[in-house]
Amino acid sequence: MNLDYDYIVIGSGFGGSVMTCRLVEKGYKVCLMERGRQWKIGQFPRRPHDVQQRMFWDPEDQKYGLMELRDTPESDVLSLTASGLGGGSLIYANVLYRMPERFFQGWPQIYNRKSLDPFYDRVLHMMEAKPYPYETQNYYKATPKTALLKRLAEEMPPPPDSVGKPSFNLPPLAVRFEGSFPGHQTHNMHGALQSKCNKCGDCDIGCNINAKNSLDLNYIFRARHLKTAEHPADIRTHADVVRIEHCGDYYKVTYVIPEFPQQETTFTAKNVVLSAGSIGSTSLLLKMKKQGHLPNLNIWLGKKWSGNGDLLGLIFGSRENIDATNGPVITGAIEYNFKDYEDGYHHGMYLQEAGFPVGFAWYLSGKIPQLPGIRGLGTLFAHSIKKYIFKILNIESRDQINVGDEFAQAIDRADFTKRCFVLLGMGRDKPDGEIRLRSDNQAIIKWKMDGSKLHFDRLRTQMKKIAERIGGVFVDNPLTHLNKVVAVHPLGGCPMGETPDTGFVNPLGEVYGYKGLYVVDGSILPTSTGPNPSLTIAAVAEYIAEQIPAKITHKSKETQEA
Ligand SMILES: Cc1cc2nc3c(=O)[nH]c(=O)nc-3n(C[C@H](O)[C@H](O)[C@H](O)COP(=O)(O)OP(=O)(O)OC[C@H]3O[C@@H](n4cnc5c(N)ncnc54)[C@H](O)[C@@H]3O)c2cc1C
Repeated sequence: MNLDYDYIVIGSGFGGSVMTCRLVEKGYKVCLMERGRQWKIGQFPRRPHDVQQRMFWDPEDQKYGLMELRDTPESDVLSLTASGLGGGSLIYANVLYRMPERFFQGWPQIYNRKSLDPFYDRVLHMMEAKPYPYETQNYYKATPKTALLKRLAEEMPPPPDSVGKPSFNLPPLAVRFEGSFPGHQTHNMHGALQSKCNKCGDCDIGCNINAKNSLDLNYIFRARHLKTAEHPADIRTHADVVRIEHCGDYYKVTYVIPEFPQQETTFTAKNVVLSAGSIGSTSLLLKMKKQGHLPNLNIWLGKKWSGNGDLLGLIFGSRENIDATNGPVITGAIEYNFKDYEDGYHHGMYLQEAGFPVGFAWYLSGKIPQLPGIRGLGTLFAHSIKKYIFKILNIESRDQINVGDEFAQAIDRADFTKRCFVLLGMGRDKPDGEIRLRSDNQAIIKWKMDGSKLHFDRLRTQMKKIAERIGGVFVDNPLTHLNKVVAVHPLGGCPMGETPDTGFVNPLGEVYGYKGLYVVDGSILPTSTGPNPSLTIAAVAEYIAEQIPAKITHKSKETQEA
């Protein structure tokens, strides 16, 4: 039978992009199906009406934007994930962090720091990631939040149960810092046009100047434009996969265009790589099992879910000038090593300073006006009335003509955002959550704080101490006290295991019981990573792709013969 493709890859995040690129290089005919759209330079929504219409992904309400915020009463997790060509790389904070050796506890034997290091290097090279040039370029030196985090790491005493002194570091960021002035455009090593980062803080809402080295500008760009490839990747955006059917020795994959969910398109392939992210891949497979298309998926499906210990902490009213809108969203990290959980599960945690877009600061200033701003507006208004009265009474006034200062007074001084320190905490929580399907096929996540309480207590304690140190008020996410976490790093659901008794996919991502069906994304990670997970997801994908033999194509045969 003539099949349409050798491989169909579903989803274009860290797993899917790497797999697409490497499979194309190996000579395979690959189709990448991504439910979201491609976002080109300048297309990310910024104006209020545009944000309302195009920022969020919620097809039931005719929204096809780049951020999917999922929450249901039954779920213990509110998740934020991406939609669009490049997946999470479109809205993530660019931090590419290696997993420390000891956190590979519970992983299949082939994975450890030594075996993954060459693949970490490969991803960092492809994504041209470099530490924030805070120490080397004057333009970036002026980033108060980075300076503050560094100072805190140096000055604060270590927590009582920490092992060694916490260390500050500048992790590799997938951001373009090359060029001679902010916004300077140059081509990256793959040929895509990018700009030098201008510190606007918009990383998490899509970078409108292509300063983020998102996957569409490296791995996907290469898969599309590789001149030596027999088949460049066939990239289909607006392709929301709704069905995967097993037909003996091949698979049928069906997608719909989200705007027209009744119109289905089906393609066939020998192999399928599911890379729709922890929640996306797991929920699609749960549906396929329920609908009988893939009936033999094993009992590990949905299991070992973790949110990578995410905790967002806010510190208001600090005496420091933090200026969180200045710089890429994250630039630095404090790494803490702690005594392990009582059962021997390794613990470690990370605190990173976070920024937010300038537009959001204006929004917050307007929503939470402060006294000086209100007074300034009142003065401006009173002056205008006075001038109008003088005018109609024809009285000569001695008021000044230049009202720039009065106007500036009317702008809220916005200490609220200038002195607000956003801390992102993460680390080793326990992978004891589970993704399930509600009766209407919506994914929900069941998760309990109990097992990971030690981690969250340590994070919260450290955030409070930082708040005290900088004279601010710490505001916790109140939902965590109701056993609800906000996860931007969902992991697990299709965990790797050495055998079908211990995992859902084998160590190379192949689903137990279904030859040729792979899952390669954050869902196969069997534990939390500790630091930000994207680099590990991509490195595991590189490792898996490396084990797939190259296809003997006409071109490669000719080359061999020649
Ligand atoms: C605000 C924010 C900041 C973050 N910052 C960092 C950071 O600094 N460093 C870090 O390491 N991680 C960060 N993350 C997490 C990171 O984005 C994820 O861990 C990573 O993207 C997961 O990769 P993945 O390949 O598993 O899936 P994803 O990147 O989520 O990709 C899945 C893709 O599949 C598509 N898809 C889903 N369902 C279907 C379907 N049915 N059909 C077709 N396509 C489908 C989605 O649209 C998406 O494009 C951040 C996340 C957020 C939200």
